[in-house]
Amino acid sequence: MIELQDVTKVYNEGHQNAFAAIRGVGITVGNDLTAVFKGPSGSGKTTLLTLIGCLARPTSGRVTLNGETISGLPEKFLTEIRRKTFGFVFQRFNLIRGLSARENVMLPAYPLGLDHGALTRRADELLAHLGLGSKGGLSVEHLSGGEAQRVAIARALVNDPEYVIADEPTANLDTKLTAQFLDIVRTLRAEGKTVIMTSHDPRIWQADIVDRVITLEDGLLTADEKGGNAA
Ligand SMILES: Nc1ncnc2c1ncn2[C@@H]1O[C@H](COP(=O)(O)OP(=O)(O)OP(=O)(O)O)[C@@H](O)[C@H]1O
Repeated sequence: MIELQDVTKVYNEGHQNAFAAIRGVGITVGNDLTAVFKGPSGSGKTTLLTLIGCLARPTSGRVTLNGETISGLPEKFLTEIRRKTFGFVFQRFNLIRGLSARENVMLPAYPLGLDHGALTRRADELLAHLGLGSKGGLSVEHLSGGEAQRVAIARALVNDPEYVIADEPTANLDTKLTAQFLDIVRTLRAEGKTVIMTSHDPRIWQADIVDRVITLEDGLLTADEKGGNAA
């Protein structure tokens, strides 16, 4: 369970252009659910995801993971927690050009020092699981948008994280690929993972697999509703 207590994130703190992107937010995200943040551009959705996923520290307030306060930990410990607990799918996928799909998937696991053969097998299994069994050796710049996204998902899963965090995962995807993404989310949920994402896409908010739709406006939470068709 991840809990944010009275969390504020100020960019450029102490400078004239200081900006509070998140303002005194309190939220608890339990395990085994799919939660989506929505809201206008600039409302703070990505910032909130980075705070939840320990990619950034709050300016004030507290972040706890399974009851343990993590917001004050030194970077070394935070990196460790991040690597073991979270898998990230970034808005532009952030795949490394010039490397193969397989190598991209393996990257987050390198610091764990696993056996290279076992890691290669794990990457290939994940790619096959996502319908990319034949693409492992292909350089990522030759992949289609939907394929690149699935490589990014495989990469997020390589360390078997409890939480999968995705920023606008279906931006630029057509209806078929969006449905395919939602099928992947369904599988992740069946495997007991928690999926937290941001989305502008009503097809996501209305998906039956989405349990919670949380609205942000100007850095504040303004609604927290049941997702899916119940919304
Ligand atoms: N590194 C930064 N430095 C300064 N301001 C930032 C930084 N990152 C984000 N911001 C500002 O914080 C606000 C919230 O940004 P954020 O990316 O969290 O919004 P968002 O809701 O995810 O937007 P979008 O839907 O367009 O992706 C925006 O006004 C943005 O310009």
